[in-house]
Amino acid sequence: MVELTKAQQDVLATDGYQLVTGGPGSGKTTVSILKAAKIAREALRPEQRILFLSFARATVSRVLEAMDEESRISRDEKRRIEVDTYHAFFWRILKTHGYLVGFPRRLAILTPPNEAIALSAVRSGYKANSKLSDAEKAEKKAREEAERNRLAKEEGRVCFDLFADRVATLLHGSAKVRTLISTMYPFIILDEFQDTSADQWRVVQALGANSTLIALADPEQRIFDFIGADPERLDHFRAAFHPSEHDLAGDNHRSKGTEIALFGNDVLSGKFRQSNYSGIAFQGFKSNQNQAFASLVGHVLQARKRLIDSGKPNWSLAILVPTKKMTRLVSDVLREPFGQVPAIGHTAAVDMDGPILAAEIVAFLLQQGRHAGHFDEFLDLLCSYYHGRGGAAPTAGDLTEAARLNAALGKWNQCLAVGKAPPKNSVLNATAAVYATALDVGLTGDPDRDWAAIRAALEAGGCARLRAIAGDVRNVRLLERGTQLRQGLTQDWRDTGGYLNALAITRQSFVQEHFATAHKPETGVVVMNMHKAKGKQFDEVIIFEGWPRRAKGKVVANFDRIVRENIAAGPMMQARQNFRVSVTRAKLRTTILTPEDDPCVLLTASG
Ligand SMILES: Nc1ncnc2c1ncn2[C@@H]1O[C@H](COP(=O)(O)OP(=O)(O)OP(=O)(O)O)[C@@H](O)[C@H]1O
Repeated sequence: MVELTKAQQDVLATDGYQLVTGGPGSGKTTVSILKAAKIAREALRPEQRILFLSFARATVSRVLEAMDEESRISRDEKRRIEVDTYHAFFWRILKTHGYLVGFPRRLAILTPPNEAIALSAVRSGYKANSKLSDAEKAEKKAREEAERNRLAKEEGRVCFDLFADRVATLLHGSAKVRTLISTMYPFIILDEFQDTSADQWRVVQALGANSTLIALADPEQRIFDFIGADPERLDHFRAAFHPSEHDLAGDNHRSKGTEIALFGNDVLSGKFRQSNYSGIAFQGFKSNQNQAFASLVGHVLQARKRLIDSGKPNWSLAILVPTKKMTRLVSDVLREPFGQVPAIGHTAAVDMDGPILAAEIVAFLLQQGRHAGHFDEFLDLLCSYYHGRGGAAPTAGDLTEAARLNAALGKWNQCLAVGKAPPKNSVLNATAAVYATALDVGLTGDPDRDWAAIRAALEAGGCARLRAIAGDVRNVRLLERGTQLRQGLTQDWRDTGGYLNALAITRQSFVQEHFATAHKPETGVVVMNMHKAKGKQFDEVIIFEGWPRRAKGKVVANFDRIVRENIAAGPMMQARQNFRVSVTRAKLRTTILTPEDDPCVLLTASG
């Protein structure tokens, strides 16, 4: 049990609107849950709750875990603290009151991959974003917006992008709903307040009319500028609610006994006061694939050994990298390191759009339907995979591939319609052969085995597209982790003697998964994009970035760097903040791996 600092005690002792600020690991989360428990004890009526809102599910898990570990909070108090994401909270409001902003009564969530599919028709009419003029970009954005609105209003399919704006409009327009929510939640805690977007801020303004708000913020940890977080946001809060202010700034409890937090602050200012910082290790690596990854694997093995030897249960080691592509590359390397090094067990936080759509294909094959048009439905899913796997930025290659498959299917069906064999040179021949094999796989009623059997059929077949899909689906952990999909499939087998509803069950479980917050924070070795590390903590962190490619002594490409192309430009505040967030996730040690011939400019350039 931690002993609270004076500033933390002040937070507990003060009533009314509050703004609690402090650096990484200064104890904002810790004090806020104690505050919530105190409110539950002293200020709530029996039916009322405290709402704790956060941006990411990962943070929600961490808050829940912190509450579990805090012996000062009773069971009853815990029950009365609702920890949720903005998304999930907004969705609850829209489902009940969405008709007030013109939505139909029955609403469904349009998940990101399905949103990407729905918008691909609009997007396929444009070149890549980098090649568009400003006017074209604006036009594309407006058309996407119009389509999102149409899908919501006419079809009741609502994508996440609309949530905050519609909830804000709804709350500002309805005093009744505002009162309803504030009666239920007279106190609301807002985590990571510095990242609040303009639409979310409008929601907060409406909620704050009748509920007491407690905002937790670290102005220097603002990493969501690209979605419209505003540096002035804390001032907006001050002006609107005149909160009492509590600054936990100087304290650093996460990495006590190290100089990790000090180093984090120096990253921010660009002025390094020391040549060594305890808890921070630097290592340069040679700028080529083999040596770069060999260096990474070496450090991962050493760190893992240190943690295992320490005897700490549930240790965690995060490898943080600048891009999605690098997340995949590192994960591949750990799965199959070189030479005699055995695979390094890990989880990788990869983008889920592709894997989810790949899982839909496996689920569809599990249905083993044989009706007319079944192959067409299969190809429809395959095209959806290409339309959706790139998320908001589908590649031209993927869109072309989908169009090619569609055209080939047209020809294929024309032949069949007149009793002819499909064209011998059709791009669909290999696909159709593997499809037929998958339909003949003997199923057992054990969802794990059957899922794996279909995946194996795709992996072993002669169709490169389906092989890639089988690879992608490996990133989906639903069957291992959640019971939802497994239970659904088991029930389906019982009810129908097959998996006749596998596709619907799989889709449903992904929606549920999106809102599930019960997961434990990651343990073991995890690989993720630096952005995703926000709000988390690990025992050790390794930061690893890309390296320059040279031709005739000149740098010709410099991908996957912490700073774009590793070129110093201006004060680089956003990059510094991101880097500081990553560096300060560690409790014990952060190791920074950077190319020795072109080290990260944030470590060398002064701001
Ligand atoms: N007064 C304290 N004394 C000792 N340890 C503390 C104290 N307050 C918090 N801690 C511990 O320090 C660690 C970091 O605290 P916490 O997660 O509350 O910080 P935070 O400000 O929310 O961090 P971040 O903004 O980086 O996510 C936790 O492991 C917590 O248990």
